[in-house]
Amino acid sequence: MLVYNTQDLQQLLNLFSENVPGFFFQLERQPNGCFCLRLVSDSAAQSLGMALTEIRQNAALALARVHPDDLEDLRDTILHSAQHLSPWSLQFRYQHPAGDYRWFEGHATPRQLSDGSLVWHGYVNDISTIRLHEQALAEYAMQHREIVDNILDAIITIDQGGLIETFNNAAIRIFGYQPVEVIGKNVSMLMPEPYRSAHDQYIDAYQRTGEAKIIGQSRETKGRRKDGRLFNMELRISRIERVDSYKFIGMVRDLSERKRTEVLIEKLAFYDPLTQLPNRRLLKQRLADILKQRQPGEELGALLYIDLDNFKHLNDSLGHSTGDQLLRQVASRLLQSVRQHDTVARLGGDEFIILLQNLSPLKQVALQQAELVAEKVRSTLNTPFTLEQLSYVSSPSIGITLFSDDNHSIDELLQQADLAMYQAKAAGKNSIKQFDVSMQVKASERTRLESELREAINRQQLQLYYQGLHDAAGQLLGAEVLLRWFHPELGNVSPARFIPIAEESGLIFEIGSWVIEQACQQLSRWQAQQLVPGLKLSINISARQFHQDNFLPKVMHILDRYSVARDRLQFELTESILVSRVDEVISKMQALKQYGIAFALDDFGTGYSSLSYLKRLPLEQLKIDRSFVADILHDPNDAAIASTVIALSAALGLGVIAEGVETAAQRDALAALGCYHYQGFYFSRPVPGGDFVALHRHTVTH
Ligand SMILES: Nc1nc2c(ncn2[C@@H]2O[C@H](COP(=O)(O)O[C@H]3[C@@H](O)[C@H](n4cnc5c(=O)[nH]c(N)nc54)O[C@@H]3COP(=O)(O)O)[C@@H](O)[C@H]2O)c(=O)[nH]1
Repeated sequence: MLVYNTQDLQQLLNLFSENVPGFFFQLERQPNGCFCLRLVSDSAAQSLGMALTEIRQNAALALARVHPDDLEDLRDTILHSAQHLSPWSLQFRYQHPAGDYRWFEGHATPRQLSDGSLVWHGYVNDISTIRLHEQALAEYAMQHREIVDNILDAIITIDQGGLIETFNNAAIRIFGYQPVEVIGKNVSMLMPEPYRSAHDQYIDAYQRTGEAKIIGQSRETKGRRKDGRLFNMELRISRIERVDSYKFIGMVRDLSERKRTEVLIEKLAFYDPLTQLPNRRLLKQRLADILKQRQPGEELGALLYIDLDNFKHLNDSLGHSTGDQLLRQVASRLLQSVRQHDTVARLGGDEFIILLQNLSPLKQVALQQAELVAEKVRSTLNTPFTLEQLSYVSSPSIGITLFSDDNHSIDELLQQADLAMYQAKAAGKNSIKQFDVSMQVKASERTRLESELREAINRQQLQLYYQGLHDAAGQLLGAEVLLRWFHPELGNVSPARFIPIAEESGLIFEIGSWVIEQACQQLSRWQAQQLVPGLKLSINISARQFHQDNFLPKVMHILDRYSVARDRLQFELTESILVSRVDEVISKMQALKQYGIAFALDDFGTGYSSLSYLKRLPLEQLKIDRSFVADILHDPNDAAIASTVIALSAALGLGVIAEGVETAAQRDALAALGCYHYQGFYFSRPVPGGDFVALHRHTVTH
């Protein structure tokens, strides 16, 4: 047996403590209750940051550095150890003289000596780094818990046998079960058949073969909620290794909302929200599919382009919601007019397309079949609709084009049907027209005219002509301003041809302003030169031009600019202006009349003026259309119409003038009916401004 003296013991202690962290100590409680450190290994100096002599002489110095919150614990622990002669062990903070607190862990075992004193043998270890790691780990675990509890996806851990171990908040929300209802049960309870069996087979196969077909892969499957409802979910399973086993983590994403959104997006992208019919995109897609799949010699198909007549008028007069009602009812009637595999689509506005399939392979027969459907559509749309408890009669213009495998692109086919529909409109509406190539030629011509008309003002191809307005004695009362387009290749293009194009394309705004400006300039020149004093100018104003919002200020601006006496101007409007927004038209006319501008209603009798409107319009004059004058001598109907217009003018206190008077006999017939003002080749032809003065200098009425 080795016997050591204190010095030897100290050396031995130092030898040990060189090889272990921390320091050893021997603490004694003397019978008088005082504590003293009898032995302490040299490494204490470094741990405690104090000189060894200091530590050995006065252990209380080291004790004073223990964190105040831990000091009492330390004392209680040692006292308890002394009382029960049991080992103590405690973690506490110690303020190192460097300033920072370090975590120490102390362990000691007491021994009662024969003199009544107590001796503890133990060691103290600096566990600051371990505490830091523990703290980081705790924080990480807390963070992890937070994520798992708050993540939108369900996280379910299952053991090797497929039994549920954990079930996070999202899993509770998605599946509707509380953890107590599922933990320890097989995860397959969360899946319906046949997905449940498939899942079980996957897991089974994985356990047998280790083939990771489902591990780490996302797949779409179906889940079942507690209330039995099924839903689409995305499932991803990962494997987590344990010491002697493994477990699975299933991540479940509820796809119900995404699926709903996908359906909605699909609806928005491919269907018209108002009528729920396929939109232009889906129609084109279906047409493309049909054309791709069609074999030569197979049945033909057809496109029916349907446009509602006067829909704009309905919208303007009864409002958009009434217009929407009509469109919905039209959609449902169209659907009832076709077979299951045909498509009814809405292109927008009041334009619909019917795509007919499986018609006869024989062109003539296919055409007849398409026409039959078109007739059916016309008839169903002619049947009155009930809108806001009112009966409304509508009519369609329908264009038909056949398609086969051979020829055209989808856009070309739609354009063909569109052209045919336009021809149906031009043919007086409520009609059906088949596409033929001449329509294409006309359309190209129209496109060419439109693009050249755009340049006509700049290229100085437009010119104003003036045609006299006369009394029975041939005296000049005024002149009508008539626009001419002298095209370098096409020659003199009639306004009857280009004005409608200008109206449709919106060019009429620029051209119409140009006409008013040029006419006012001419009138002010004549006024200044006293050439045709007192002459009144009649200017044609198209409906679209008159409806333009800034028409009134624009006119005022031009009149001011050329200082034209306003009572020298008359605007000729056609009956088409009364098709929509009549109240607005009347108030605009009244405003212009206040400024001295007079109004005549042109081409009277050819349109559809309501007599009740006529009474309300601030008019000066009606113009009998030249079509009635042309045959006034031979056609009693024309004579009767002319007579009625003349009588109507008298009854309403309006002037009346007949246009297109080419012979003295026509003039006399009109005079016999009571019309004494005339315009026509019999009196004078339209001529340029310069010639007009020379022609009429001697026939002016002052
Ligand atoms: N919005 C605008 N419309 C305009 C303008 N300039 C003309 N027009 C309209 O174009 C239509 C055709 O006009 P035009 O070819 O000029 O024919 C006019 C006369 O030339 C023709 N006329 C005159 N007398 C006779 C005749 O004895 N016989 C006969 N066959 N034709 C004759 O009549 C036309 C005048 O018509 P109206 O305007 O209805 O009085 C025509 O509708 C013009 O209105 C313009 O600047 N803006």
